[in-house]
Amino acid sequence: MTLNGGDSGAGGSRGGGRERERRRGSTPWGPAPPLHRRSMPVDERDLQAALTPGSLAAAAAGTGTQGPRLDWPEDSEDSLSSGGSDSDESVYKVLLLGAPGVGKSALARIFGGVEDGPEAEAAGHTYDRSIVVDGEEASLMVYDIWEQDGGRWLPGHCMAMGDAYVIVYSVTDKGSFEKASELRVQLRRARQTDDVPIILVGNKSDLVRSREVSVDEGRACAVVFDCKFIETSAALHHNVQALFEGVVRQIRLRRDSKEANARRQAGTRRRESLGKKAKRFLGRIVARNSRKMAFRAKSKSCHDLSVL
Ligand SMILES: Nc1nc2c(ncn2[C@@H]2O[C@H](COP(=O)(O)OP(=O)(O)OP(=O)(O)O)[C@@H](O)[C@H]2O)c(=O)[nH]1
Repeated sequence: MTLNGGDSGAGGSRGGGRERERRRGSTPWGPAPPLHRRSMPVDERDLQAALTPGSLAAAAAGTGTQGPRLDWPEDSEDSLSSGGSDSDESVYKVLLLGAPGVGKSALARIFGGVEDGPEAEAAGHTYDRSIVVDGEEASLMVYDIWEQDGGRWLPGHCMAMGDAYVIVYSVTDKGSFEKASELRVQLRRARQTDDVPIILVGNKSDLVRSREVSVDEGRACAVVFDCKFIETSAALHHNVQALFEGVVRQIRLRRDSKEANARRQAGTRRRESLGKKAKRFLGRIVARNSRKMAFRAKSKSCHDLSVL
């Protein structure tokens, strides 16, 4: 498949020449802007390894696997580049989900710094890259494998392996928006006990005239389904960087709050008096009563990817 998928290009080579669904609201992808090459496609064997039952269990346990280490040029200043320290050794697996034609591959390729053309064809469906967010380096493995290669990657695997999920719809395609809600429900079922970050992405925001889903609808959906929300335009490279930085922040926020909770619980258990227990009990009741307020606060913050 090529990013220049107009009507004729939409039936590109990816997926062994399978019939491509008709693209809605797509415009030909313009000449790729100059990109610093920071990523390389991940070898098929790495992908297979990531999908083995052992690694799935590890993913479910939130441990992540170590991806190949890449060498980055040192001249870059943008956060979608590296050259930072080796401090963070974990690789976060990020899965792109969504209906066909919404721009998953386009977003993944921008992340991977893979330009259109033969390089894109060779890139496969997985991109490994280190990015610096808030002064700290993070390695992401972005998987664009949802319903690819004739369903070779089982939905169950995809739902189990991610450290974070990006559910993409096209703002020009109401059907893809409905599909995004379905996927959110499926994901909730598959990962009931895990607090994995999920970001709802309304892509193709550049196609103003053919918009079928408003920003407010997207935001409301994110509030109802308890996830973050952002609109992007892969065509204009708008908000793509903010999206992937947001993914990293959401993963870190959960990690930090989990660690803080564990510390707090360990301390509390050691020296909790009866009075404190009663206080905690009352606190829970108050929390229940203020659910409405929390909902309101959420609707204000769902587009802020730097807070929980
Ligand atoms: N105007 C516009 N077109 C876009 C944008 N993102 C993707 N496209 C176009 O939409 C079409 C589909 O994009 P893909 O990235 O292949 O979508 P996909 O979700 O990976 O599709 P599948 O591989 O079928 O699942 C291509 O023609 C892209 O050039 C965008 O932000 N704006």
